[in-house]
Amino acid sequence: MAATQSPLIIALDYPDLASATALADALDPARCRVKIGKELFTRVGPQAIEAMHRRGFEVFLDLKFHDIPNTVAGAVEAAADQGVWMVNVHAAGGRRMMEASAERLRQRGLSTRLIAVTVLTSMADDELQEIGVAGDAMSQVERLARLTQQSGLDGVVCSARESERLRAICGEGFLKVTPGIRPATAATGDQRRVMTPEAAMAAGSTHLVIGRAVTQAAEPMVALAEIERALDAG
Ligand SMILES: O=c1ccn([C@@H]2O[C@H](COP(=O)(O)O)[C@@H](O)[C@H]2O)c(=O)[nH]1
Repeated sequence: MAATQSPLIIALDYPDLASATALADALDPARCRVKIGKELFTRVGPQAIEAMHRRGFEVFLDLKFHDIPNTVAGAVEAAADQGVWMVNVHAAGGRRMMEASAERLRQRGLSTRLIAVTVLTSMADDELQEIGVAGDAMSQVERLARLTQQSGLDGVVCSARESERLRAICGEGFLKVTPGIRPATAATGDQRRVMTPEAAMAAGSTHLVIGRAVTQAAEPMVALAEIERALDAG
């Protein structure tokens, strides 16, 4: 598997392997990574990972584990044993859960990147209040990013709106993987904290997760080429 320098991660949010491989066959593993999330993995299982590895892609397994420390550490280890490039947990699972997961990878000498979801990009301040979070999204992301870094993980999932702040407090090397990426003309859909690809990179995102703006486009490869052009110009 060739490591790519591209920040792009294409979210393969499909209900079957045929649809996912059809898009993957049009993509170039030298120009992006792919993300396998809950829908595809629940329907297809590890075969989806194997199919992407056979095509030369590095895979982000986005299952957002959130459970007791022993259970999550085991799940993270299982993901890493399948050779994925990146896997994630929910930072809200807490310090001991994150430390146990990071420690498990270290003990086994596994190089899979481990990151934690701070606040879902579909949520804004009003929804956070509803679930009992007193502050705004920015302060909650900041709190969980600090905890994630102290727990020994490689980075976080956040929105690009928080990337600049996290670059300042957690440093350049701490990964800022940002979904909620929308070219100016794309529909926002269920996402609330969005940013354009070029603005996200300028703000300090290290990786951009792009799903429907490409996968649901009339011509996915044209949509992707436009995003790449915007990034090159930026
Ligand atoms: O906070 C988060 C964490 C994960 N995601 C995932 O990223 C993609 C985004 O897809 P779009 O179609 O570009 O909106 C999707 O797989 C989510 O599960 C997220 O959006 N926000």
